[in-house]
Amino acid sequence: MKFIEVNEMVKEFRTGHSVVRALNDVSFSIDEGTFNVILGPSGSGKTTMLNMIGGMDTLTSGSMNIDGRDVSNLSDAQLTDYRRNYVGFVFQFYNIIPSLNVFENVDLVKNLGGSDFNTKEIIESVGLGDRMYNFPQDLSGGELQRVSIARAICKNPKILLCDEPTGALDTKTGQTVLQILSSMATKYKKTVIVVTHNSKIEAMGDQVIKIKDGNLEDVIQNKNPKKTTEIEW
Ligand SMILES: Nc1ncnc2c1ncn2[C@@H]1O[C@H](COP(=O)(O)OP(=O)(O)OP(=O)(O)O)[C@@H](O)[C@H]1O
Repeated sequence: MKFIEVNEMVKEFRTGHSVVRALNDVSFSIDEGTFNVILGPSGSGKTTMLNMIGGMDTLTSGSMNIDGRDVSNLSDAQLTDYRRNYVGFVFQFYNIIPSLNVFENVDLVKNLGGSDFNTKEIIESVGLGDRMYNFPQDLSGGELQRVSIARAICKNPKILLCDEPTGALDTKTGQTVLQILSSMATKYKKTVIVVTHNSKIEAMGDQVIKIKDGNLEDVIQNKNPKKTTEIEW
């Protein structure tokens, strides 16, 4: 059994009399501890898919198994538990608390999640050892995104979901952030899923899931995923 199994996932949004089918019979699976890229143009259904895997929204039909458990029909309370125990989120905008320094921002989430990770070690692992006690206002966009990765990892989730994590960053800073995200799969055995419309990132994925107009277009396995430094940006 695969770590994540999505079977014939359908998601429809109803607004008034109209129905938008954002995902149409999508099926794929994901191995634990791998770096996955969900690739597709704007409006193709990437965020909808990420929200489903992250337990932030529910399927219209189909099923989803995660770590051997059917999570497609959970109650609100069970979904909250699932999100708390399984999922870390990294968004395009960082949602860092401005009145807390880097250490405090990460440590707060670590304590809420009750993990026994070492906060300092995690901050060092994203390359911010020398910014530990700086406040968000003193940090660049790339550094803030690294704080948000440290914060997501600190609660020790099994799955790290990243929605356009480099969308607000310049190319070089984006590369650093992507390399750190990919190291989270190799170093901490997290299952990392990055949603993007940037096809350059495709080469980095152990697996690439391509969607278009809500349909699964292709699933590609990369035997030799590239490092950011090996990709021409
Ligand atoms: N809450 C909602 N109500 C109605 N329609 C929605 C809702 N959320 C998403 N959609 C529609 O579902 C489709 C897929 O949206 P989604 O945000 O998943 O795409 P995306 O690939 O992430 O796009 P982008 O890259 O622009 O963020 C779009 O047509 C969108 O308008």
